[in-house]
Amino acid sequence: MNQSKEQRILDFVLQNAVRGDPRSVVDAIDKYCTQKEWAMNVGSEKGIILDKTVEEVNPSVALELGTYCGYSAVRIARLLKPGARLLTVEFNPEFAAVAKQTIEFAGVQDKVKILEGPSEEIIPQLKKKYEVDTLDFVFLDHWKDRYTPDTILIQECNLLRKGSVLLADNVIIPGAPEFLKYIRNNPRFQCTNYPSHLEYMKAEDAMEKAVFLG
Ligand SMILES: O=C(NC/C=C/[C@H]1O[C@@H](Sc2ccncc2)[C@H](O)[C@@H]1O)c1cc([N+](=O)[O-])cc(O)c1O
Ligand SMILES: [Mg+2]
Repeated sequence: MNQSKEQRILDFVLQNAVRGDPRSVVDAIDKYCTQKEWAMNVGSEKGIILDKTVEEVNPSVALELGTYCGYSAVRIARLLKPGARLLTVEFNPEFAAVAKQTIEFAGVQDKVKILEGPSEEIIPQLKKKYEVDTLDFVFLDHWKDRYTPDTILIQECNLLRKGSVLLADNVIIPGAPEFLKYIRNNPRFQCTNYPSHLEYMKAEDAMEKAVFLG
């Protein structure tokens, strides 16, 4: 049975990155996806915006929607303070299996928990099953038509506190127009747009940051 692209990315990491070195894992994935096969990782340019936002928030509890190969999970986890944790939601078992190995190779597995299943099922379980009080940081990078319903669901589950930060990838390509309309017209969020480029390409993309005002 021939390998998937995600398996080829993982193999490249295992052969080219340094075990226990998250930066080398991130760089290996970026190198592979630049030189060999494009893949939908947030990438190095938007990754810097992600890094800066995570450092600014310095979250104790972070949530990621859309793990994929684990690239952004490694980027986020490497910046977390001792005792802080990242919960990342992935519903495709094959992607989750690749991400698990990527995260373990990077040595950040103690900070990351992969929650397998669709976000709409997982989010309502966060408080009771995963012992979350509130989320300090949420990275949205899953199906773009899920950004709005999941943002609403997160609020309905009382998972945000004054100052919680949402960061959404791809608000230009593939685009999340409905989400932008929702979040920018919602008086409970203070929004900032960060223009950038689509990972590994010249096309323009952007990230949107939304701070919950309580
Ligand atoms: O489509 C994109 N991302 C969708 C990501 C989806 C990821 O999240 C789950 S879906 C899920 C996970 C959890 N709960 C429910 C659904 C999928 O299994 C995948 O791992 C995308 C596309 C482009 N592009 O240029 O085409 C660029 C990007 O940066 C992108 O993020
Ligand atoms: Mg993306």
